[in-house]
Amino acid sequence: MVSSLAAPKLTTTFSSSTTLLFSKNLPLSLSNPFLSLPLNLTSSVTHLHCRSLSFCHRHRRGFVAASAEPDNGADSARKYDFDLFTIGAGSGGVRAARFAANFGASVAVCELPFSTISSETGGGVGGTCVLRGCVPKKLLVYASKYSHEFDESHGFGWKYDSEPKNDWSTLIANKNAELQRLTGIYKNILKNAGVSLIEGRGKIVDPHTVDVDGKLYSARNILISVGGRPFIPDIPGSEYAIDSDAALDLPSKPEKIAIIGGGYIALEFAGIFSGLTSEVHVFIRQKKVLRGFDEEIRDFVAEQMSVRGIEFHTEESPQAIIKVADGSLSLKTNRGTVDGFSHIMFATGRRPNTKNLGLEAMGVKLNKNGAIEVDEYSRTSVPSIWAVGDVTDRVNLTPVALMEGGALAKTIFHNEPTKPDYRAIPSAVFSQPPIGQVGLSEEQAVEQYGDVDIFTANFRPLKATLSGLPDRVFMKLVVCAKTNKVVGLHMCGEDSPEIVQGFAVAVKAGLTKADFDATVGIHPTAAEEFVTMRTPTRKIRSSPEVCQAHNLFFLSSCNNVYSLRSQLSNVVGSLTSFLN
Ligand SMILES: NC(=O)C1=CN([C@@H]2O[C@H](COP(=O)(O)OP(=O)(O)OC[C@H]3O[C@@H](n4cnc5c(N)ncnc54)[C@H](OP(=O)(O)O)[C@@H]3O)[C@@H](O)[C@H]2O)C=CC1
Ligand SMILES: N[C@@H](CCC(=O)N[C@@H](CSSC[C@H](NC(=O)CC[C@H](N)C(=O)O)C(=O)NCC(=O)O)C(=O)NCC(=O)O)C(=O)O
Repeated sequence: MVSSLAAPKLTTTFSSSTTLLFSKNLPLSLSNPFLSLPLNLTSSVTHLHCRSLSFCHRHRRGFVAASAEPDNGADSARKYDFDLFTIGAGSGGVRAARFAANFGASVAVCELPFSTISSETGGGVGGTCVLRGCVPKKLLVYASKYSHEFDESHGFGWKYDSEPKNDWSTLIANKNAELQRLTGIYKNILKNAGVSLIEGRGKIVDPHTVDVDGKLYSARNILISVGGRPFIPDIPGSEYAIDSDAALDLPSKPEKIAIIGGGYIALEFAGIFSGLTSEVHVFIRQKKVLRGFDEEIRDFVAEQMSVRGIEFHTEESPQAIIKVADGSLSLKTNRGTVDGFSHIMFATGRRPNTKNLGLEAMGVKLNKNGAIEVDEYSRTSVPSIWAVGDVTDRVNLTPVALMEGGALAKTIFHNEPTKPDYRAIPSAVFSQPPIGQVGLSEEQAVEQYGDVDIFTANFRPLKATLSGLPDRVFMKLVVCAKTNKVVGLHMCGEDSPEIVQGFAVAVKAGLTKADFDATVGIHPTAAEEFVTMRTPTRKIRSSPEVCQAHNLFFLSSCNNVYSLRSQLSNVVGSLTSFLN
């Protein structure tokens, strides 16, 4: 099915004498490996002369089309429908499409009709983040945080005549109305950028042609930005389980839920359902949650979530789900069976959505997980085909997909080959309490730099003094001993994603611990701890010289010293924090 916004059949020729004039007078740039003309200059000239949108569009297409051809297999004599055809209108696709259009390219995006659950036939403009991920998840996090706030409020003198209750159907209806509003906004963002939106399922049929439900569109460049889908391991009874798409749109709130997995999604949904007063059990196959995160953060968040009533089942792998006659579900693991669940949710990762796109036939290389292999500029093994976002399984975060999409538009249509920069990407887990982090974990820093100073604060926040709740906050700076640069910053506690976003600028800029120390704190905040950590909790030294310089015990390797000292300093640190 092709929507009323189906792509217009446009011709692609050099159109304006003004553009030609300027183009002729400008030196050819050979710096762009992908293009032959200095599009940035010609584009800006074109914008100066745009008087109406339709004129702009006609005007833009000529030179972009003519210059994007050289090494992507496009035929310079051929007229293509679009300079860029994007399959998938999620974060990466929308960003690349609208930025490309702003640079003067003629662009189309195809996307499936709106659905809260992703499938072969349902998707929606906005993609995972807006419709089935970050946004609805955060709305549910907001909803679920109230119960903790009600608990806190008693110590501040609040009294309620009756226990506050959450009405799940109101919450879900309001959330869905917001998703409808946002998908509408995203359609308008595309429309206002001059991007043609085509509703339907795109499939690549040759390196320059996309088939959308039987209608063919030619393009100089094709972008795949179709994201990923939740992955559920194939165990007996898995058909009774739900994934995160379904968990965001349940007809009723779970009474007792098992969440399998210990990653971002598992912890965020554990917090959501626990806050909304469901009984929550999290099953992780390892000893700890959040593989890859800083070890102390892993321990701290699990401890705090347990204090709030979530039960963690560690080193338990799911083996089968059994539906019982009373309608409840039992989860069988390697350690036994837990009964009585109303819902069992898998949060066991997501897989790139690369099936039925025609990729194998086209020779687009996929890795062993089914992700599209791309070079540093997001180009696939087929020169005219590009890919950004979760479908490439690089760093699966919306802001990273946005960065990749923006970089791609610059690379192809702005004469500015741009590699996404993956250094010091901050991220958050919206668990309760939430985590914010940027840069290296302590373990990664020790591996990379050897000699590292660790500063930590583990304290009872001011709010907890009156609320009386056992909430604590943990904060950590990882400092390279040689350069004094802060190479890692971690926090678990209220507002940590908001706080860490600001500090991420400092870490990305390579600021030193001395710069942090020279910054005046904002009092009283939790954030001020990051600029008032005066004494290292421990100094980790891997080289004997540095060890001696720091007047430690004489040993040929400092690792033993490290472990002894770190254990001692952990004890001292905890005692100090406790006394504070
Ligand atoms: N706030 C944010 O920025 C958010 C980001 N995301 C992104 O979405 C992606 C998907 O998130 P998520 O689903 O949490 O994936 P993650 O990869 O973060 O976590 C998956 C979890 O499932 C476990 N697991 C995997 N397979 C099995 C299995 N067969 N049996 C039992 N356990 C299993 C993993 O264990 P093990 O560690 O042993 O492999 C791990 O604990 C992530 O890449 C993340 O970047 C998602 C939500 C929020
Ligand atoms: N920081 C805000 C975030 C809210 C927000 O960004 N809302 C988005 C929707 S969801 S977020 C969806 C995501 N947008 C973003 O990530 C915003 C990116 C940042 N502002 C930037 O420009 O880089 C995305 O897919 N972007 C594609 C693109 O920008 O090309 C929006 O468009 N709101 C409009 C409105 O409500 O009226 C908050 O928490 O309140």
